[in-house]
Amino acid sequence: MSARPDPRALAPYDALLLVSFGGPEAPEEVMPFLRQVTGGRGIPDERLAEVGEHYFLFGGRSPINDQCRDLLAALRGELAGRGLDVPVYWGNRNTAPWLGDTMAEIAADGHRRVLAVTTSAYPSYSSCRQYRENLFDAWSGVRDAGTELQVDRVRHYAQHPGFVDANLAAVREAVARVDDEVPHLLFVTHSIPTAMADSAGPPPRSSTGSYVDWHRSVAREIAWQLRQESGDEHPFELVYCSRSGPPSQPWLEPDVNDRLEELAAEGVRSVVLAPIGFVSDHMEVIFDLDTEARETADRLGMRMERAATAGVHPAFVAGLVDLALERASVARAEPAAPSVVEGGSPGLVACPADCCPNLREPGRPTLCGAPASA
Ligand SMILES: CC1=C(CCC(=O)O)c2cc3nc(cc4[nH]c(cc5[nH]c(cc1n2)c(C)c5CCC(=O)O)c(CCC(=O)O)c4C)C(CCC(=O)O)=C3C
Ligand SMILES: [Fe+2]
Repeated sequence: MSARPDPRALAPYDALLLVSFGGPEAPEEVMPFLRQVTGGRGIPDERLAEVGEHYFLFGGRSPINDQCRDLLAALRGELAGRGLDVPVYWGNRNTAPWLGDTMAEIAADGHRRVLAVTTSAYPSYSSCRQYRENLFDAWSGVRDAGTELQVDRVRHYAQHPGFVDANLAAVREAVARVDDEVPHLLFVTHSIPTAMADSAGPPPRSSTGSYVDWHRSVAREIAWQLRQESGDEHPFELVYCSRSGPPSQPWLEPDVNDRLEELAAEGVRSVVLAPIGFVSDHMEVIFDLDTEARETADRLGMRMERAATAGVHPAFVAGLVDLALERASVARAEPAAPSVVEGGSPGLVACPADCCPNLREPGRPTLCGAPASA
């Protein structure tokens, strides 16, 4: 790190754009949000009503937008601390501030090259391409109004040391709260349909696809580093939460609650839940884990600690700025060695056409793709 920061180290980018999922902030926003998220995707009404109840339990307010506000403030602080003078904007896919409005604001403020960072760290249709489709829609709205922006995106960062270190610190703290034994580690992520998992990431794909592979890598790395530090060998595995869709459609398993039942039957008495699939405390974390899985663990008489999400952990925030600097080097065609955990995958700065396909609407245009190759 140089002593005198170069304020233009993020060139050619003149704006950063935090892209997130969005969530309701009041009871009357819950159902419109759910309809927006599931528009035309055949999620049964009972499931929508059920998920609505999760939000109403928390006064109709999802934590996700507040988490984004905190992350924005932390990113601005980190950038300023490094002497990097670049504005940071924020747009959501499913609620205000809408991505299309933010894109228009960026253009109106005179910016032309934008670097997007999503609050989603892994490859898959839901966690990657769908954001790129929404970026395209937002971008094309601005283009139709007369401004051509160029938008790039920071690569998937789950295997970046910043994200891994933040999660490692959280697991370490949760393990320390279980003072009497070596707890079983359950790394948790959002379940997705197996068809989506199988086609996640760029071809050629492993039999499990990039979504599962990446989560396993992160879980393995955290468990390994923990063992290096403490000598304790925690049993660990990947489990899933927040399944939706019709029961006939296979989704990734096991569900965290089902696995807790099995572990209790095997005599496991304490578990740490590490939500590595979520960048911050989303509804999936505060309901599916802190409420539902907590009830399951209590009923089974198991000790359960939930590790914190990356949130605004300094390692994570610094890592996102490092990733932006790295992407800027790539954009300037300068050599940039991608920072990644040992033996890990750095992921792609631009996804090929057949990466994380949209199985429902294959032709839908995206932004931040790689030019078609021979
Ligand atoms: C992989 C993945 C992530 C992680 C990557 C990322 O972060 O983007 C994620 C994040 C999120 N998912 C969220 C909320 C919802 N997801 C739903 C539905 C679905 N998610 C899916 C996948 C994912 N989702 C899928 C395959 C569906 C089925 C329908 C479809 O194919 O679209 C539904 C509909 C109801 C239901 O079916 O549960 C809701 C309300 C929120 C907001 C939480 C908050 O408010 O705090 C966040 C951050
Ligand atoms: Fe979701």
